[in-house]
Formats: sequence, C-alpha cells, structure tokens
Amino acid sequence: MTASAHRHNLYTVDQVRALDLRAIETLGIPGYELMRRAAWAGLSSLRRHWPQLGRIAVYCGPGNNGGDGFLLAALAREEGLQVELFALGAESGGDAALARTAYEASGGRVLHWDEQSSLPNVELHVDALYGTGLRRAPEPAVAVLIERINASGVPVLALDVPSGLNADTGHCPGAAIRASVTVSFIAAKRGLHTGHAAEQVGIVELDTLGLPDELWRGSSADAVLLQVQSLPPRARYAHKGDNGHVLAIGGNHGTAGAVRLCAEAALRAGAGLVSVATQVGNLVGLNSARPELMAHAVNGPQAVTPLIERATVLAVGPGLGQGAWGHALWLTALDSDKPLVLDADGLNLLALESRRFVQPAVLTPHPGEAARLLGITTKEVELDRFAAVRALAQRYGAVVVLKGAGSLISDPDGRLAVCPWGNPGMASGGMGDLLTGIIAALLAQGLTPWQAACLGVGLHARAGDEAAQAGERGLIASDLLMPLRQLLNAQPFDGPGL
Ligand SMILES: NC(=O)C1=CN([C@@H]2O[C@H](COP(=O)(O)OP(=O)(O)OC[C@H]3O[C@@H](n4cnc5c(N)ncnc54)[C@H](O)[C@@H]3O)[C@@H](O)[C@H]2O)[C@@H](O)CC1
Ligand SMILES: [K+]
Repeated sequence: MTASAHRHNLYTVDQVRALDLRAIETLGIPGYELMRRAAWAGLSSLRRHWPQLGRIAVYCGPGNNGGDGFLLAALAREEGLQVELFALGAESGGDAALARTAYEASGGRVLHWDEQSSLPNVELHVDALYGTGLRRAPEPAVAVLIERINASGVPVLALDVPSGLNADTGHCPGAAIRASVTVSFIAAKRGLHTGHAAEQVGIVELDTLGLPDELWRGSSADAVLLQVQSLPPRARYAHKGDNGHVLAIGGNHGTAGAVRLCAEAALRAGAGLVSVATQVGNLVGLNSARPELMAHAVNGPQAVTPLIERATVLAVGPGLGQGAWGHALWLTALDSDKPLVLDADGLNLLALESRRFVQPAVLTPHPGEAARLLGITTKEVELDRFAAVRALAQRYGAVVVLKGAGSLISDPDGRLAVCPWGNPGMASGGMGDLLTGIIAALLAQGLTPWQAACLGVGLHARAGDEAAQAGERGLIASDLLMPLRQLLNAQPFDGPGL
C-alpha cells in the first residue's frame, strides 16, 4: 500500500497502537525516536501555519502525548521561541519521563497548573494533554484549563488529537480542546472525522513520521474517507428507460414538500423517470411546481401496486406519516422485491415492525431514528457512531447511512466509509428528503446499494458545501439542486472510496 493510499484509510485506536508497536518491534525504531519525530512534525506544522510566532505555551499531560509536548517545547526553545510549559497530572515513567528530562536539560522550566492559575500571555497554545490514551472526561482542573484555552481567542495546535476528544469514536465525554490545527501522527484516527470531532479538530494534518510503507502492508484499516467521485458520461444513444424509474412514496396531508424534494432530487440526480405516489390533494401542486414529475393519487395498496411494478427503485418515507395510509403503503413497498431507500417515517415504521431486507436496501437514519431502530438512546448512538451504524446494517441486512456531521455508511459485512464534507447549514428541513431521492436515483441508474449510498452521501454533502458559500444560515434544501447537478456531471475520479 502506498503512502497516498493509506492517507484515505481511517484506523481505530487499537489499530494505531498495533502500528506503533510494529514500528518499534519489527522495524526496530525506538518509541522515543517516534516521539522525537512527532515533536518535529508538530513544530514544522507550527512553523508552517504561524511562521512569525515568538511566544508559545505548551500544556503537557501525564502520558506519551505529554511527552510529544515536552520534546516540541525543547525543540522550540532551541529555535529561539519563548516557551511557557505547564505539566498536568501525575508524572509517568517511560518515554514521557525521558522527554521531560530532555526539556529540563535544555534549560526549560516546568510550571504547574491549578484552577487559580491564569493563562500565560502567548500567541499560540500547544495542546499535549491527552492523545489516543484518553480514558474518561478530563478532571475538573484540566476541564477549567481547556475551557480557558478555548475562550482565550488564541489559536491552538493540537498534537495527535484535540484533548478531550475520543480518537476512536469522535465523542467528547466532557471538556475538549477546540483546535485550529490538529497534527495527527502515524495514521488517521477514525474518531477525528465524525460526530463531535467536527467542532474540535480544525484543520487536520497527518504526519506518518517517516515510517516506511511496509509498516502498513498487511494491516487492515477500519474505514475509508469518501473520495471525490461522479458518474461517467451517459452513452450517446441513452434513452430515458436506461436511467431507471424512481417511485417516491409519501407526502401525507400537510407534508407534500418532503416527497416533492425527494422526487426532485431524484430527477436532478439523473433518474430517467420519477413518479410520486401521494395523497390526492397534492397532485395539482406537484404537477404545477414540477411538471417533469408524474404524480399519482393513491389511497391504499391496490392503487400503489401497479406503480411499484413499473418502478425500478422505491424511495419510501418522506412525509409518509405513521398512520393507516402510510403504514399500508409502507407494507406494500416492503413486501415487493423492488430495491428501496427508506427514510423518515419509513424508518419509524421499521422501528415498530422490524424485518430483515431481502431486496437491495439503503436506510438513511439520523441519530434519533437510529436510536429508535436500535432500541437505545440518541446519546448512546453518539457515544459510538461506528458501532451504531454497523449494528444497524447487520440487523437489517441493508446499507445504512448514519447522518450527522461526518456521516457514516456501513454495509452488513461491516465495511465502513466516512464522509468528510458537509456543514451545519445543512441542519435544516428537507435535507434528508434530498438525500433519499439522490440515493434512489443512483440505485435506479445501476449502482449497487453501497456505491449509491457512498456516492449519494458525498454528492449531497459537497452540494451543501457549494451552496453554503453564500452563507450557512438561511441555506435551504432546494439550494443544493443546481450544485448537485454540476457535481454529478463532473469528471469522474478513479480513486479508492466506493
Ligand atoms: N510509540 C507511541 O505509542 C507513540 C505515541 N505517541 C503519542 O502518545 C499518545 C498516546 O500516549 P498514551 O497512550 O501514553 O496516552 P495519552 O498521552 O494520550 O494519555 C494517557 C494518559 O493520560 C491519563 N488519562 C487519560 N484520560 C485521562 C483523564 N480524563 N483525566 C486524567 N488522566 C487521564 C492516562 O491514565 C495516561 O496516563 C499519542 O496520542 C501520541 O501523541 C507519539 O509520541 C508517537 C509514538
Ligand atoms: K492532544
């Protein structure tokens, strides 16, 4: 595996530890040498981002992350920077103790932090409190320090992991550093790319500490980051029948907008034909707003069955409701053998009446829906989004997209991809309806559920980023439709990811 390939791979903390150990035991590189390289990597990132700096503060915790901080402080002093260094937590032995000795031998002073201390007057804070060894929420005195650093308005360089963020899960059990830049060592940790991480990490850089490619050979990653991708150009002789027929089922009284957004996204994502099965009262509105849609009034299973038979893929749930009408359509859709995408009330009904999918299926829950499907709380889902999405995919025999910052995609075999795009402007009504329509359209064009979910999530998030260039607040779902079309038709990228 080449250095560039493993940059898209994400690892669990245990996998990173195994790589560390392999570097030490198999390649014969001492742990202290790795720590020295980590300190160099931190200092060169500092120099790149803040070339004019004169005064820095370094906060060192009790473990090896603190060791990285001591050595960075010693190197920074040698380069003529003024360094204030605070040590927190009981002194530990091993490489971290050697690093502390090296710092003190360079003439550096170690200060002690308590809640009465004030932050030094510096131009940059270097966070070396906790790395991959975080076990629990930082204790109160450290939490106070973290809050003060975050409130100081001074930039923060985090070594390996912003302290307080669980590098395995992306969850923060308590106070956590909000970094401007995180320089991560050896391998990309998966927890820096989903959940709370979006708020904490800033710019993430990876430094592989000069380790040779053979280190990664034979080691498997836990997940991949999605790559930029689009669909290949259409055949010149294509006709609409070649590009699939999506049937969107939903739009109960008062929620016609949801099914319209879903159907319109399916059109913009390239489906050849898009039909809508909905309440009779929505027909006029749908037809006049989007004449390309074929809207049908359905009052129950008999009316929807022939529409399902003509469709390639079903998008079930936007605005469906959980009443008798929605439930009857839902059952008819699930009992057909048509590939489907299930969202919103389609998922809420599934939580009430569980089943395993025999047909190709993609489920797109947000954390609240995922919690209902798993019978746990939303907080428990957020504690470990990786475990939650894998459990869902396995339980339902489907590809599952767990939405939210750093959306995750998993299949029943445990394969996992993480979306690096998207922004908080997308936390607004209708965004999920679009995603459902996009994935359905990609399935209808012949992609597998895994490919359709990966490409669909990536296109949706990137379209959201394009649309957010005019501002995150006030971004509405329809704003994504034009960028979506452009991104879908861009040159395909032939890299890893799908
Ligand atoms: N060979 C290696 O393993 C290398 C490790 N490196 C650094 O070492 C880090 C991992 O080091 P460690 O495994 O020593 O772990 P950390 O330094 O991340 O932290 C663990 C220490 O903090 C304590 N701790 C954890 N959570 C706490 C909390 N909430 N409150 C108080 N104390 C808490 C633990 O008991 C332990 O003493 C990496 O993130 C990286 O920065 C780098 O030096 C590169 C090489
Ligand atoms: K840190």
